[in-house]
Amino acid sequence: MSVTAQEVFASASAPGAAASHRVLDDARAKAVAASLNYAGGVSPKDAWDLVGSGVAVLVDVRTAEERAFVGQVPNTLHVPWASGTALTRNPRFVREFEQKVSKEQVVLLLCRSGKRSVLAAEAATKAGFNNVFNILEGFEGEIDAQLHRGNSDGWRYHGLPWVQD
Ligand SMILES: O=S(=O)([O-])[S-]
Repeated sequence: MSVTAQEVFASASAPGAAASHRVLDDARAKAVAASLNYAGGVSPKDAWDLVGSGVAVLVDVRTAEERAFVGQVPNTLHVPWASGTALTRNPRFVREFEQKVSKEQVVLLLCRSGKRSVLAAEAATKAGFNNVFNILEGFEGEIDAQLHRGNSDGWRYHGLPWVQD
């Protein structure tokens, strides 16, 4: 069964436009203060709210295999930043990104733990996309001392919707 953010928000109270814009404005202000080369970072929960209220689209930049076998947020776009287990850089990333989203859209990038998505956000921003945000913590979260992910952060840790093939 697949559930979209829009469906969830149709039956729940969607956050107002003002709240959505406050989240994005805060992220932009922090990005400026930290001299980031992209619009900023948002939490997984804020990302889900922004997608659900139609303010933003989510682009997963992980590999096709990660999406299929680890799991993915339902009904999201996919533009891999890299491919294979060696994470070989996708030389067509910007071209593929341009085909999926417009420069006017607010775009939220998701990867495993929030590092690849920063690189992707920087590349997209350099190509003229000024509304590209990183989803902090990523889908799986940061690796811990036991070499496990997902015990303290990440999309799945926060109990947000996801599906698996
Ligand atoms: O996707 S990643 O940030 O773990 S390299």
